[in-house]
Amino acid sequence: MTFSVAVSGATGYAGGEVLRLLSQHPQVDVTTVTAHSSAGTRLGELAPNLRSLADLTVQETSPATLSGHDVVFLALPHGASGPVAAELPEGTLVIDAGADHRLRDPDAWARFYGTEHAGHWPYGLPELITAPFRTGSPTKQREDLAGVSRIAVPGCYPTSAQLALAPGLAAGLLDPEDIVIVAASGTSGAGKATKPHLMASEAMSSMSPYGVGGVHRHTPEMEQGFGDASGESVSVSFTPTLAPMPRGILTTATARIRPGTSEDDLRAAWDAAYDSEPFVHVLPEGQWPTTKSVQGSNHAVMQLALDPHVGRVIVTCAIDNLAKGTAGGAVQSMNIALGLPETTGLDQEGLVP
Ligand SMILES: NC(=O)C1=CN([C@@H]2O[C@H](COP(=O)(O)OP(=O)(O)OC[C@H]3O[C@@H](n4cnc5c(N)ncnc54)[C@H](OP(=O)(O)O)[C@@H]3O)[C@@H](O)[C@H]2O)C=CC1
Ligand SMILES: CC(=O)N[C@@H](CCC(=O)OP(=O)(O)O)C(=O)O
Repeated sequence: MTFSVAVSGATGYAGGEVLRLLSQHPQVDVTTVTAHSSAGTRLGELAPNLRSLADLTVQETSPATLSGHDVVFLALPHGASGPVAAELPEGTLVIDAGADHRLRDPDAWARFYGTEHAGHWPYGLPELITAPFRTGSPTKQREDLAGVSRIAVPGCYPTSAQLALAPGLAAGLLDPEDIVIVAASGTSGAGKATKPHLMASEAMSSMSPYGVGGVHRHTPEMEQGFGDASGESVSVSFTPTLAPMPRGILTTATARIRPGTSEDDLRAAWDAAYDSEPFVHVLPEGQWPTTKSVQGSNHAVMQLALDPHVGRVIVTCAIDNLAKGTAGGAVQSMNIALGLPETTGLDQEGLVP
């Protein structure tokens, strides 16, 4: 069976990556691409890498142009997907790469986004542990994705941070009120629109922090996932930084360990969480993640260590912000919702060097 697909925000970085992955998906036919200022242009003129889709003409984004497809991907600026999604048929699988439907708490949405909350959809991070082990039945997020018709794709930083620490939180090995996340992202994370701090002369050969002091909008998203995994109240200190590379995120996540926790306990929890996962990997001991190794692929790689001097676990996790951090996770979640094998169309290896 082949599913007809429309992709909105098709001329942006996130939409473009969705199209790159879907062009290699054996059970998908992309028939419609939409955007805004570039409507009317042949896709091949704007995205010369997408050769198989070059003859599609970009249409204006509206419920009318997106209706009539089995699957619709929304890769629009924050706040733009809520109103469009509300007009799409119930039976269409709608996958939102933006933030509009990620948060359950309307107050957190209002605090960090300052607009009306569009609602909460099943969260598209299949490997995320969603209940503490002490409840006797640890669950993963993929169980909430089978057969659904709406999916909220996680933010790129929350993807790497939540994958990095959820196993230890679910196992009750970490103090959920003492979590520190510092992450470096490639510049594509900010989208394609020209911004002064992203000009080559500013961003290349330099690293810089931003959103410092608990103000970045991904903080409540991480706290939501960590809260589900631990079953306890959570507080996260998150500091993002911009790195001089086009793609990739390297997240360093640390948390205080509970007394009596050994490095073996930690390693056993992470291995149990990810041993059978096709896209999330704890590297062999002594090997540390690099962003290059996952560039263009849907894989997340991580390594952990116990720092006994301060009683903290240190986990580093690398993903491609546009692949596992957005489009790869979106396609993986689509596969689950449609009842396809989860890895369909996602067998790209990392592009090295
Ligand atoms: N970049 C990343 O790493 C990640 C991005 N995301 C999310 O994906 C979404 C898109 O981000 P990204 O691709 O980076 O952004 P870009 O700026 O690269 O692209 C934005 C896209 O949206 C279109 N667009 C802009 N304004 C409107 C509008 N008013 N109505 C309809 N379409 C519009 C643009 O069309 P046109 O060019 O024709 O004007 C373009 O196709 C955002 O919500 C972002 O948060 C999520 C995870 C990671
Ligand atoms: C480098 C950079 O600017 N990154 C973006 C995150 C991109 C992303 O995942 O976020 P959303 O889908 O939530 O927009 C930022 O910090 O705003």
